[in-house]
Parts: sequence; C-alpha cells; structure tokens
Amino acid sequence: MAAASIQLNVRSIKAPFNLKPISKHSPKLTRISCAAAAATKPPKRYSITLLPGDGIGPEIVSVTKEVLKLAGSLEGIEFNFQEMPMGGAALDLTGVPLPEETLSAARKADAVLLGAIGGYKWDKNEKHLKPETGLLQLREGLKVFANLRPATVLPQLVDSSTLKKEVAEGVDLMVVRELTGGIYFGKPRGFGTNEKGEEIGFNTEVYAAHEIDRIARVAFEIARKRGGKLCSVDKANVLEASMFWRKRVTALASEYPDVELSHMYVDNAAMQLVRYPKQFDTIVTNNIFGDILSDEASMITGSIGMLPSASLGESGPGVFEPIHGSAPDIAGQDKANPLATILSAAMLLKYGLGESDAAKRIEDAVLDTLNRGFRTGDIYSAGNKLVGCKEMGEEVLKSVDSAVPAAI
Ligand SMILES: NC(=O)C1=CN([C@@H]2O[C@H](COP(=O)(O)OP(=O)(O)OC[C@H]3O[C@@H](n4cnc5c(N)ncnc54)[C@H](O)[C@@H]3O)[C@@H](O)[C@H]2O)C=CC1
Ligand SMILES: CC(C)CC(=O)C(=O)O
Repeated sequence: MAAASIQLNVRSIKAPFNLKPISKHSPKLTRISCAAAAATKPPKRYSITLLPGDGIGPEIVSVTKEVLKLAGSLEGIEFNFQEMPMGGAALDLTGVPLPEETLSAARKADAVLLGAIGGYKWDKNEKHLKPETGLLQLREGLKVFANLRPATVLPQLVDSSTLKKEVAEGVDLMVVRELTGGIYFGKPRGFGTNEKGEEIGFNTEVYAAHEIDRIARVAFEIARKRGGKLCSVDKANVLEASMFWRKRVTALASEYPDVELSHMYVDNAAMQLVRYPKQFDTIVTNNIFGDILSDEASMITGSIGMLPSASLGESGPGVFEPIHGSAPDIAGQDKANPLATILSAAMLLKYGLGESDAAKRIEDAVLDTLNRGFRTGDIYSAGNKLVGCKEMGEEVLKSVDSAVPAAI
C-alpha cells in the first residue's frame, strides 16, 4: 500500500496544484525520459478503490477512470480498480451508507477516488441512514483529517467567473480544511427538548489541541511552499472553540518564521473572498467554515465543477474527490462537468501516489482541452464548444494521448 501520508505528500509539494497555462509548462524532455524508462521498466501497480456514489457521481467517475488509466499507462503505471457501493447507492443495495466491505476495500487500497453522494430520495432518512453519514464515516474511518482544496483561476476560464475579470484574474489559493473534527463530528449532538418542553436540535463545535496542531502544521508547510502567507479563519470573537483554535495556531507560528500568519473572522473572510480574493494564498480553517468557503471560492474560478480536493491522513490511503455534491438537478443528463473529478485524479497521482509526472499529464490535458475550446454548460461562454460530460472526458483523453513533447 502506498502511504499517502501528510509527511510524504507535504514534502513533495512544490507548488501545490499550481496550474499554469500550457505554454508555461516545464519542458517535456523530462517526460520523454519517463516514457522511455516506462518502456523498459516493469509497470508500477496501484490499487484504487472507486466510489462513484450517487447523482452525477457515476458519470464523472466513469470518465475520470479512463483518464487515470491512460495517463498512468503513459508513465508505466497499471491500476487495479475496485468499484464499491457508497452513499445512497449503498443504502439501496445493503441498507447502510458505508458498508463494512467498502470501508475495508478503501483501507486496503493505495488511494480512493470518490464521485459524490446524496440525493432527494434519501433526504428524509434518519441521520444514520443518510448518504452523507456514510461520507463522514469514510473520512473518519480513513482518518483523513487534512482536506486540500485548491482554487485557481485558469486564464482560459477567467470569463466564466461571476466576478469581474480584474478581480478574478490570477487568483490561486489553497483552502486547508480540517476534515475529521469540529461540528460535523462533535458530541453531544442530536434532538431533544429544552427546559420549556420545546423540541430542539443541537450540535457541538469542539476541537482538541492535537487536532488543531496537526492541521495547522499541514497548512504552515503548504503555505511555506506556496506564497508564504497563511490566513487562519475562525470566529474567535464569539466561539470558544475558535478562540482555542486561534491560540494554538498562533503558538505554532514561531516554528514557521518564514510564513506570514494572519487571522480573519469567517464572516469577513466570506466577504473578502469576493472583494479581493488575490489577497489570499493559503487559508486554514475548521471543518464547516472550510466546506462553505471553498464552495464560495469555487465560483471565483468559474464553477464548482472545476474544483478538486485531496483528503490526507498521517498514513494510509487518501480520498480524492471533487468539492461539489451529487448535483441531483442535472444527474443522468450528461451535463456534469467532469473536470473537478479529473483534476482530483491528478491530485491522487501527485499527493496520494507520488506520481507527479502522470499527474502533470492530466493537468496539461485539462488545460489543452480548455485551450481547444471545449466547455460543459457550467463554464460555457460564447465562441466555445458546448459538450456534455462524456464528450468532455473523451476530449481530455485525446489531449492526454496526443501530448507532444514541447522540447522537440
Ligand atoms: N462530497 C459530497 O459527496 C457532497 C455531497 N453533497 C450532497 O449532494 C446533494 C446535492 O447538494 P447541493 O447542495 O445541491 O450541492 P451540489 O454541489 O451537488 O450542487 C450545487 C449546484 O452546482 C451544480 N453542480 C455541482 N457539481 C457540478 C458539476 N460537476 N458540473 C456542473 N454543475 C455542477 C449543481 O447542478 C447544482 O446546481 C445533497 O444530497 C448533498 O448532501 C453535497 C456536497 C458534497
Ligand atoms: C456532504 C457532507 C458530508 C459534507 C460536505 O458537504 C462536503 O464535505 O463537501
């Protein structure tokens, strides 16, 4: 099993998911030597657990699997894919959102590629029988506490952003979201009645010192390899859990003198993200704020259909998934943008398996496909070619296949 450990991955991050236009890509001479080496060396083999899930999940995972296969094969990598039920699909099949067999397969794999879970059909289920509960169980079960969510405005998509060109252009930020703690997991939680006998629902935002320290360290390490700026987002003017968060993050700053640490309240951060997003380099925040702010950041880049993510733990396989959900409103219509999932596969290769050359093949191919004018509906603008999920996948495959070494 390849260790997708934070140590390994953070050390290997030079500029985490820093997508640049194709013309700026490093000379492909390196890739020629890799490809030549691939021809003589025995293939490297990795096992990948695929969790397509619900809604658009199966559509985007299916095209991504082909892209992963091709990019891998060009670098002498063979994948053994094992598809397992998860979310609503698993509920329908087995009665639970995360069957033991699925978690066990995920634990044994080198990496997990997830589509998305959830849908109207299961919305009224009890908490323990919701698809979303399965996702939380997966994250907890694999102990993937660090969720990296890069948001980069690609030059090709600057007109797809809902923000003015001069605001969106050049944005390149990374949200480091704590993923296995906070209010999504805190106890006590549940339903009950208050002293007046009135019905209530309640949750608890709680963070232990070690949970804050480990995510803060990941964020400092990432910031140090990016632009050297870390903004910790909290609600320390109101919440004790945030006051404690800020205290721990501040205490760690002395270990990273090369990183400029700032703090921001989450309400201000939400506003600053649309006012002047270029001020941000790396953001570290808790589970719920990270969930919300990264969805907001996605629209700066043009669409939530563009944003990938990597969820990593101290050891064991990472989980790689788009930041969006199962989009039931467009499911089964071949309208989904598969690029967030395809780019998640690039993160899988880079951060999960340490296969940066294969990852770069995918990143380059996505840029090439956009350069060739292919757009799904969510990122469409006049003058481009409107395609569905499948065709977008096919075009990315063509770009992977036809990558011509720039140095020759
Ligand atoms: N990681 C996961 O699996 C997540 C699952 N969910 C679940 O997904 C379901 C739907 O949730 P929503 O709040 O509607 O969020 P959503 O992210 O699924 O959809 C929000 C909007 O973005 C659009 N969209 C999302 N992904 C797209 C893509 N790849 N291409 C084009 N358009 C895309 C959708 O059509 C929709 O209009 C719920 O059951 C929710 O719990 C929500 C977030 C994350
Ligand atoms: C679906 C939930 C479990 C969480 C969520 O919205 C997310 O992590 O993106």
